[in-house]
Order: sequence, then C-alpha cells, then structure tokens
Amino acid sequence: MISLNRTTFLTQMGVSGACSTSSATGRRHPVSLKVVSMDSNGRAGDRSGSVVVENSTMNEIAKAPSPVVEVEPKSTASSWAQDAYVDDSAAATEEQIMTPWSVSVASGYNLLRDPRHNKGLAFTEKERDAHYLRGLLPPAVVAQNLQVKKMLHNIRQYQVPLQKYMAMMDLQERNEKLFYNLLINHVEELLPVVYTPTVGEACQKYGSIFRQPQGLYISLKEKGRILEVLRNWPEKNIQVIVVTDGERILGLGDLGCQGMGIPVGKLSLYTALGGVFPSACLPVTIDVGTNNEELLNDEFYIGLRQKRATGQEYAELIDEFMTAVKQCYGEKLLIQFEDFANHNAFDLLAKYGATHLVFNDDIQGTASVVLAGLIAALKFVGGSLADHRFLFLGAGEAGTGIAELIALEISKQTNAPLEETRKNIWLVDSKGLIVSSRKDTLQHFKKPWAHEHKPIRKLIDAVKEIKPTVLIGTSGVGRTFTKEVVETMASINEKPIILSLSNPTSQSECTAEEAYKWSQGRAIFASGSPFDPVNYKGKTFVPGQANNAYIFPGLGLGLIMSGTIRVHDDMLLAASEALASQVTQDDYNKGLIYPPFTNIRKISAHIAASVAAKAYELGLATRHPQPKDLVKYAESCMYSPSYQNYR
Ligand SMILES: NC(=O)C1=CN([C@@H]2O[C@H](COP(=O)(O)OP(=O)(O)OC[C@H]3O[C@@H](n4cnc5c(N)ncnc54)[C@H](OP(=O)(O)O)[C@@H]3O)[C@@H](O)[C@H]2O)C=CC1
Ligand SMILES: CC(=O)C(=O)O
Ligand SMILES: [Mg+2]
Repeated sequence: MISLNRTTFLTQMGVSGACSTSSATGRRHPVSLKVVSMDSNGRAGDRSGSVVVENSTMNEIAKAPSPVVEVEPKSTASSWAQDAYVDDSAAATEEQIMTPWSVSVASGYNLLRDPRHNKGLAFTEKERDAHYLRGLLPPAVVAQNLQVKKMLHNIRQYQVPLQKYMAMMDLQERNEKLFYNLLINHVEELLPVVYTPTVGEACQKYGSIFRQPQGLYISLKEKGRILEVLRNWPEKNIQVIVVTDGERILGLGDLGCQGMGIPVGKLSLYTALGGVFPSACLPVTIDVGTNNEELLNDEFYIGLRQKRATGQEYAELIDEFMTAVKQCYGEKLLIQFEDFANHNAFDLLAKYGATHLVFNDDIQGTASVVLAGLIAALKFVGGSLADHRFLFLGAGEAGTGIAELIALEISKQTNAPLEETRKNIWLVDSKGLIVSSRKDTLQHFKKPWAHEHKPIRKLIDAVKEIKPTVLIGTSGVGRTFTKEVVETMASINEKPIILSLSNPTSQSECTAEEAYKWSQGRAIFASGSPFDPVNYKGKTFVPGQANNAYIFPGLGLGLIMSGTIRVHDDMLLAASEALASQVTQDDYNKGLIYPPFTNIRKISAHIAASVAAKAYELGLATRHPQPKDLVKYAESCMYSPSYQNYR
C-alpha cells in the first residue's frame, strides 16, 4: 500500500464536494473531520471521534462519500510535492511498520479547527455553503492579505517579544497558511520572533507558556516503542526531521525537553525560507532527562524529571530512533541534528553520516554560512582566504566546524594539504589557546587545531600574539569581545572582520554598537542574532546576521528535491558559494556581507540548485532525470502560503 498525503489521496481518488454520512451514533450529519486510520490488518477505525468507518479497506474508503478537496494550482510545484509525497519506495511497507494510514477530510466546525486547511474569515460564500460553515463564521468575507494586515497589527501591539512569539505559535496552530504568509512577507520583522533571540526565551519558559503541543516527544518512557510513537504523528510522508535532545539550546545550556522550541522554529524556517511543505516537516525532541536543576525543580517543567541518561542507555534510544525513522520514512529522509551538546554531536554525525542522510546544523550549517560571509567579506578586505589569519573564541561544534570548512575551502583553492591550511586557524577554548602541549587532554575535534605555540590563557593575549585578521565568537558567552579585544583587532587591521555568532542576543560576544564604536566604524561585523543598525559619528552601519538560517532551508530543499541520499562537504562549500554570490553591490554598499532576509526564498532557490547540482555531480542524487534549470525547479517546488480554493 502506498502512502499518500491527504490532498494527493483525495485528488487521485477523484473525490470532490461535500457530503453527508453516518456517524457512530447513526445520526446523519455533514462530514466533519473524518480521520480514518488503519491498523496492521488493514481495518480502519475512527481517530477523531466524529465519524467511524469500520472494517473498511482502501477501496471502500475510496468509495466513501465525497469529502472536501483542495484544488491544487496547476504548477510543477504541486506535482513535485505530490510526487515527493507518494514516492516512498525506499520506505518500509505498511505491514512492516504497522503504520496506521490516515486520511483527514475536513468540513464544517472541524474544518475551522484544522490548521492546515482553515482559512477563517477568508472562506468564500460558496465554500461556506459547500462545507457546512454557515453560521459558524460572522458574515464578513475577507481576503488573505487583509488577514495578514490584521495579524501584523495585533502582533505589533505586544510590547513583550515572548507575547509576540505566543501569538505566532497560536496562529500556526490555528491557520497554517496565514502563519506562513505573514512570516514570509514580513520575514525581517518576524524572524526574531519565531527564531533567535525570542525562541531562546520561549524554550526557557516553554513549560509555563505551554498550550498546544507541537512536534513529537520521544522520551526514555518510549524506549522500545518508537516506531509506534511515530505512528501517532498524523503525517506519514515526512521529508525532513529536525531533532534535538535539548542539551545545548543556543548558548543557554541544557533546557531538556523544553528545547522543543528549536526544532519547531527551525522547521518553520524550512517552510518559510526554503519552501519545504509543512506537512513534510517533523520536529522531534528526544527527552533523556536534564541536568538543569532549575528545570528539575520547576513545577511547570514538561519533561522527564530525572538526570540525563548517558552511555549505553542514551545510545540505544538514539539508535532506536534513527532506525525507526529510516524504516518509516525511507532513505531520503533528511535528519538535521540540532543543539546537541558537543560530546554527542560529533559522534552522532560521524556514526549516522555513513548510513543516513544526516546533517548537523551547528557544525555544518554554521560553517557554511560563515564561509559564505568570509568569501563576501573579501570584497572589503581584499586578498584570498589563504591570506587571512583566523582566531576563534570557542572550540566546540560551531568553532571547529567553521574552522574545518575554511581550511577545506583554502585547501581546494590552493591545492595545499589540509594540515597546512589549518595552520592559519587558531582556536581558544575555556582553558585558553589550543596548543600542541595540550594535545593529550583535548577532545578529538580540537586536536587538529593544536598548533605549536606557547600556552596563552586569555583571548586578548591571543589576539596580540596571533594578530588575526578575522575574529569569530563561538563561545556561547556574552560580552567576551571586550573593548580592549576589539580595539586591538582595529589596531592590527584596517578593516577587522568580527563575527559574534553566539545566540541569543544576551550571549553575543559583543553588540553591533560595540563593534562599530570600538573599531571607529572600521569593523566588518555580523552576529548570530540580529542587531539594529547603529549610528556612529553621523553614519549608519547595518550589521549582517551570520546565522545558519541562511543555509539549512536551501540546503535541505536541494537535498530533498534531488532525492540525495548522503550529505557531502562539497555540498556545504557549494551552498557557501551560492550564498556569497547572492550578495549584491547594493548590499556591499551598505557594508553587508550577507544579503537581506527579505530575498531569502530566491536565495534559498540558488542554494538548493547549487547543492542539488553538486549532488548530481557526485552521484548522490537519485531523482532522475536531472532538471535542466535547477533554480527554476527549486522555485517551482516551493510551498505557497496562498489559500487554495475548495471545491
Ligand atoms: N550563528 C549561528 O548560526 C550559530 C551560533 N551558534 C552559537 O555558538 C555558541 C556555541 O555553540 P557550540 O559551538 O555548539 O557550543 P559548544 O558547547 O560546542 O562550544 C562552546 C565552546 O566555547 C568554549 N567556551 C565556553 N566558555 C568560554 C569562555 N569563557 N572563554 C573561552 N571559550 C569558552 C568552550 O570551551 P571548552 O571546550 O573548554 O568547554 C567550547 O569550546 C552558542 O551560543 C550557539 O548559539 C551555534 C551554531 C550556529
Ligand atoms: C543558530 C543555531 O543553530 C544556534 O545558535 O544553535
Ligand atoms: Mg543550533
């Protein structure tokens, strides 16, 4: 049995119009949300409580009275999306995974409560008649753009960012298309609401603001039953999972189960910025406990109240998860690891990189976005990457990930061995400069950076000694780029490149204002979380946002649309080059090394096309034939947040 998304199934079955049917009580009433689920024996049962279809087979369901059908616009996009959803040849059979098969058919009261299909006041008169909505809505019929205007107005009324976040999450749970229309069309204003910095505060307070669950929670309680848990998710055709175990949420540390805000936020960017269909996205939090005492003692904490499981217990749960999702969703499922602590992150990437389509956003996505910024920054500082010296504060996932990709790019450009190109890159961790005398005590991911040098304890001394042209903050500790550090960078360089990557804003190594003021307006500056433009001595400086959000949506789209089965470093390099190529002269004139997020869908299409092209070149793409114009193809694949007409 193939699995279909709701719309595809209904369209293929040729069903249209609304209908009446019998409920469990025998009362005739308009079909409301009908959710038919099948057990392993092919029997269907009710999952909504509104309509029961017992002992039905697929054919019987197909013959069932006609439900509401979305009329898909005739475009390549919808055909790609539908193809993508039905193409689960690599996935396990229904019998193997015992997944209940579900079809939702919404009308009437339940249609208004189905976020994927709800249009609120935008339902037309015809739709109100056809779908049993008469009387359930006030008389006004409004266009989607007016709804967007109203929501934006309402959100702007909130002074507290967390309230804006909650309003956005409520909207996502109420009317998905309106949520995405609003986010896509006001991305610069709303990205800081659904993403960093506000999502950080939301995770810290997730328990107390918890209303409607989002995403899938897999805790130690579900050990041995993960396949069964995946079955409870209403969508079967998942193309991308963002998963965290909550141990390193932004620079805020261990937030346990409350890290869920991150996969939810990242996946909403997959859709808004990269055009991946929301129904194909699955946010997951793996809860193995938390070592955060404050949360363990918080009466509103939503996770397991125990210390983190480690070692074999941890590994077994992750392994069961990785096996189950591949079995359920197939080999082409993209799994993005997010905000794991570094003592697990590198090992998970190495282990599953060989068997799954996995990608660590903190290590690889961050590396790709920073490399893009550095390529663009060469316009200001001249030379090639090989001419520069790099110093990092922070030698974890982000720091060593970026360092390695820079070294790889230089190695490719100069044909110098990787070991050689690493020598211009220095990292400082919490114990000081990473040098060879520390090698025996270093974690494995730091060892390649242990160069010959006398030990140096403090960042400022490392800056004076190494004389970097580029200073990158990946420490997760705010205000560590002090006045002295920035001034020293400015005394060494005409145009010092300073990137404060740590999130959220409170953890940024310095603010935009500090970077410009202390460097007398000479710094090329970008930060992980957004800062407002700064006025210094009558001139306006616009800081860029060096955040992996520029990369992962386009990278993910490129992998998905080409049916790629493994991530390769060359794809990260291709993504960097594609992003850097999107910085316009106008952006350079403003001092920017990243293009504005306003054009992000176009940028993502270019990134997706470059990644897909690389995947085809490497023989890792499985979707054939290769589309002629990959940029156009990527654009045509993207989810549209405009309402569809219901017959
Ligand atoms: N802008 C972006 O797109 C991204 C930003 N980030 C941000 O980067 C930060 C770090 O993330 P990640 O690399 O995953 O975290 P890790 O925990 O893997 O690494 C943190 C590193 O910082 C070092 N460190 C901690 N405190 C200090 C200090 N006071 N002085 C010097 N070094 C210190 C640690 O040292 P030690 O090893 O000795 O413990 C470690 O090497 C986070 O704030 C995160 O939000 C992450 C990914 C993407
Ligand atoms: C942006 C991001 O992934 C982080 O701060 O962890
Ligand atoms: Mg992250």
